[in-house]
Amino acid sequence: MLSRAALSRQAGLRRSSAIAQRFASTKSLRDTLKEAIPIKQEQLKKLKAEHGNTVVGDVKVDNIIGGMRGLKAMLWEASVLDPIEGIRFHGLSIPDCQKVLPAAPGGKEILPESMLWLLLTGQVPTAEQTRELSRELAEKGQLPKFVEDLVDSFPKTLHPMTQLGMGVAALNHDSSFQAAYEKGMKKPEYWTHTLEDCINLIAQLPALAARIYRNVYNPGTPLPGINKDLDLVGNYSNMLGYGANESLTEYLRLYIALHGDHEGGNASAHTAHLVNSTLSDPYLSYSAALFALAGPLHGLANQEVLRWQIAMQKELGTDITHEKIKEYLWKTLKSGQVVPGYGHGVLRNPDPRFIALQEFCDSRPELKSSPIIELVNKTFQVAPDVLKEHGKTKNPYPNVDATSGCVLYHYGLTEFKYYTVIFGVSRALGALTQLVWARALGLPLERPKSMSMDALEAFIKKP
Ligand SMILES: CC(=O)SCCNC(=O)CCNC(=O)[C@H](O)C(C)(C)COP(=O)(O)OP(=O)(O)OC[C@H]1O[C@@H](n2cnc3c(N)ncnc32)[C@H](O)[C@@H]1OP(=O)(O)O
Ligand SMILES: O=C([O-])CC(=O)C(=O)O
Repeated sequence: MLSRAALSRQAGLRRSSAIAQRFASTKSLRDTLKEAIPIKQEQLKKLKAEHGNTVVGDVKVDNIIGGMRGLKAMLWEASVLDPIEGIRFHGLSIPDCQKVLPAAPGGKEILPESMLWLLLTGQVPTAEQTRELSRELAEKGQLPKFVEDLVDSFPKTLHPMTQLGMGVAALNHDSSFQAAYEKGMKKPEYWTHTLEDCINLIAQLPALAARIYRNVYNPGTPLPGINKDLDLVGNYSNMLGYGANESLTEYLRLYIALHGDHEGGNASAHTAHLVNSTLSDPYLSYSAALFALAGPLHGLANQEVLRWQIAMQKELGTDITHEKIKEYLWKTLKSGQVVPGYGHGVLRNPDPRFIALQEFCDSRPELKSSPIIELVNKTFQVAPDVLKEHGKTKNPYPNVDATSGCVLYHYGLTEFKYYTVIFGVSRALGALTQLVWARALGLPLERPKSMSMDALEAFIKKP
């Protein structure tokens, strides 16, 4: 019998060769998808025909009243979340992706375009294919004038996430899906129009998000145009005014690639999926998703983490010991608040995205010695034990939000209320990918059955 180590080595080798086989050819994104779709359609047909009645799990009353936690009830192609290991994108872990997905010329971090290609097709793109996608996105990145005017008319005091959601909804003015539907488009064509809308939206998000930043925090300053030779984040960073900061630009690439997808059940991705299942177009679907992301138990937690850590720093002064952090954590918990950035609906270990972002900090001397990053690290050393002792949360470990904002803060992007907008630029990669797959696979309107408490009790009493 093979030892555990040998079995794990074998599994590792099998995985590396599977990764190698998944290197895409020289085909375009659309041709790669055209090849992948019939294979998946066949897989779905077979699953339905051969296993349509196979039981996957029980539905307990706890599931119904507990936010459907633990219910396996959605089809989601691009990623799967393991409670211990964390996320895998088409089977690739974060370290796998960091090894195989192309980076920017001269950079090291994953280019979000290469993550998008992987999520959409299940294949690892070449550097050349990634560059082509970057160029396409840059060419399509300009906002229509009326959306610029709309965003410019918002009061500066309107939360940046509200502005983003409204801007994205307004972009549906030019939806290819909606226009084709009005002309009587047939079901097999749904995915192609969905894809065009999704690519256009991903392309336009940086200009929209940067405009919101400029209007709210630097009104009256000029906004640079889109440079066709830059990648998506290169342009975003440039438009935000941080283009000269290569470290921050690289961090944004990693951040946006890693936040792209987290399987289907998270509130933002699930919202996009639900809304799009009504054949609402991708812009409206993603706009709805952004308003789910804007909640403090979900994406907005990254804003809340910084606010909480800064308040802690202010209260505890310069000599911040583990003991003082412990007291501050108890004070937060006793006041009935959650510790932002800790806990998770599925994960039961430190989030590997948190680890990857911490490793980024460890790789740069200026970040290693940054007071805010030191504070996040020290909090990580104390918080899990405090949360275990508190005894409520099923997962006392940090999620990605526990650290994602601190690098932005260190490099001078200190406006916390903007942070979830960056998350919103990222989550489009995965949420929109699934819309393409849902339409290519002909998935139906999502409509679970709900029950009242009276109906549940009557069901329980039934002999
Ligand atoms: C990108 C992301 O969306 S990652 C998540 C970002 N959100 C946060 O960081 C906010 C803080 N964390 C939380 O509120 C939660 O852990 C969530 C929302 C992420 C997950 O919620 P759940 O799956 O319901 O967590 P769980 O089953 O562990 O909750 C059990 C109890 O522990 C509490 N709990 C969970 N996490 C925390 C926390 N970080 N601090 C204090 N209490 C917590 C819950 O509020 C709940 O209390 P209740 O029984 O009084 O209602
Ligand atoms: O998976 C979840 O429920 C929340 C999360 O971490 C994400 O959406 O990135």
